[in-house]
Amino acid sequence: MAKKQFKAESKRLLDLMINSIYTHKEIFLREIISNASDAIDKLTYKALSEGGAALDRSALQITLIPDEAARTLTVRDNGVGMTKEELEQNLGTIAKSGSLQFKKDMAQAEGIPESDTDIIGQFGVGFYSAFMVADTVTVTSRAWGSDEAWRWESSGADGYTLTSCEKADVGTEIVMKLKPDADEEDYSQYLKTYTLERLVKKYSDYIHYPIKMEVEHSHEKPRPADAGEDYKPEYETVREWETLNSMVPLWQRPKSEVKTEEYNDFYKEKYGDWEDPLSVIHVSAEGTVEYKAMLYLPAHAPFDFHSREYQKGLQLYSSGVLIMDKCADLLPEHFRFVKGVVDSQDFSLNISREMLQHTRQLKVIAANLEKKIKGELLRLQKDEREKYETFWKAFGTQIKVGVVSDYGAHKELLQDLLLFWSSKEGKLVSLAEYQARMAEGQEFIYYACGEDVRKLEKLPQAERIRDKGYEILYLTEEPDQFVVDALGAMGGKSFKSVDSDDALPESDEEKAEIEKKSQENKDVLDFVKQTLGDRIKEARVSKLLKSGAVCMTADGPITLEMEKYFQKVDPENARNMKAQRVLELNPDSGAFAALRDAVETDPDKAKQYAELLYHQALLIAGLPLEDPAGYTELVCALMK
Ligand SMILES: Nc1ncnc2c1ncn2[C@@H]1O[C@H](COP(=O)(O)OP(=O)(O)OP(=O)(O)O)[C@@H](O)[C@H]1O
Repeated sequence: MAKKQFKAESKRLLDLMINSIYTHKEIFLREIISNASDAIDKLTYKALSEGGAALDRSALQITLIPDEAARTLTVRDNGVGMTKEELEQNLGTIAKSGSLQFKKDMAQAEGIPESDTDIIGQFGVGFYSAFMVADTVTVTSRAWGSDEAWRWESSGADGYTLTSCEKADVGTEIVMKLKPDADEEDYSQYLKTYTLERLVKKYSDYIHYPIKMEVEHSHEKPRPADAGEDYKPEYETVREWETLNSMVPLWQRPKSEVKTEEYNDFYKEKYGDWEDPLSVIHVSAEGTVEYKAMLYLPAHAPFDFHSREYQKGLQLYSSGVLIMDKCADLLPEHFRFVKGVVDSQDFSLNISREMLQHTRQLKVIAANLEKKIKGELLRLQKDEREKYETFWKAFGTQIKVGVVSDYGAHKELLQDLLLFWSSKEGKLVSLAEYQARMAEGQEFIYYACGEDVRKLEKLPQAERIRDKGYEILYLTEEPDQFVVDALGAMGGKSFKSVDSDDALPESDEEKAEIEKKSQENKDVLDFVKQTLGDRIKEARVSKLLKSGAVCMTADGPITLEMEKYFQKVDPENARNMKAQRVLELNPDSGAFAALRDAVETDPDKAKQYAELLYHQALLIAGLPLEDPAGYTELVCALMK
């Protein structure tokens, strides 16, 4: 039988396993059992959703069979099984969820040293971990709904064989032929029932199907009726099937009895993450709808989070039976990063997906969970700021998008979770923190939009506001402008861009002063407008600038930041989404004096100056120059 070759990355992982010097090889059992449990979950799920013969739930189980003579450990399940194609696909290639490249990339991104043993240590490595302890692995499987059975066998990285075989029942059997003992490694221990019992208790206790093994027990023989005074009890050894795990899922246990480590191990195992979650929300709700929920806030976005492949949702169980793998209706879009399970006996096992969506219970649970998630996030924000900032870095954009989406329907809920960079504190602050610090007489919540904090700190139009001692929020992400627009106001104070005309209240004298300067410089302003034509709506004397000579602002509903955003996401149609630009000039600046002189004495030069100031304003605003080469020529010409 010709050997088939593994796909390249599978071969690498396999090599890693075979040559592993990793000290926790025992985790292979956890991985194999976890796959078996998933397979039974899938079967119950399929039986529910696809109908067919009724499933005998009481028979669902995982069996361990150690055989010291043959030196094999067998793990058997009566789960969904695999077809020939699935055997090839799933075991010949690394499953998508466990892509080695991804794990490596993330390891590098997170600065985790990328030595092979570390990779094994950090991640759930799945099926191939069997090769840490076994020379040969044989998988015999019959898929649900199929009469055929297939055997997949491999003795290592040189390939695998796939042959047709007989198997009476649906499910999978994995036979691991253990490696010979070596000085540093005792593989025979995995044939001992007490080691296996210990490992199941340690890693797989919560698996909600029985993990059974035949165990030897010593029993006292019945006392014979004629036993005399000097009778000594006699013992016999009997072999009995025993369930090794308590089967109580973690979420069914009281919170006080679950250790953080258990929560974290469950998370990492179940969701294939190498990093502990930031937080666990364990809910046991009683009342109109009774349910248990265990939700996790991940510390980083999964690799496919921003792709179409990512599906939000929580696993939904009814009395320990999985009825839906990713129940999207349990999580609002803005909390789509949350992972976890919900278990409620209020759902019928046979409920269809469509029916489920409309049940009142589901809506009640979803609404409660939304509150719990928000509550936990606020708690982190208040008590564990570092963790919250980690969360914010990973999922802040999601929250911002949540504020803006559905016409701002969720803004009340989400606004407390927002963080923005503070000009005063030099760090991220919440809006509540900003408001608590607002100065006497400060009417607005000030913000400035731009590419990055360093540039915003130098923004000429922010100078006057900073001088007043007012804090400015620096908004550097794409959705930010839309977020403040959607919020409009908070706690009775509206948001105000530092480059708004009315950013600072003016006294009558100040108003009169600006009016006077505008009149005095009317000819210069008209000249600039004429020179720049349609590129600007107006040239005006600035109320915003203090020491700077020029800046660009916008009139009308579209701000410069919005223009930039549209340009980026939809350049085709962005032409219609242009802000009406206003060139603001500071008549007290040296540059303006030079312009004024030139208007009077050398109009050609004045035109060049007007162009120069316009381009500078574009640069400061982070807007693209329409004609960079022309601008460079202009600067060179003026230097002559
Ligand atoms: N006992 C089993 N019954 C049915 N299918 C199985 C069984 N064991 C493994 N598989 C299939 O093989 C695939 C690969 O398993 P593997 O453990 O390598 O990866 P995974 O479980 O998908 O991901 P990870 O372990 O990284 O979370 C599984 O996704 C599953 O489809």
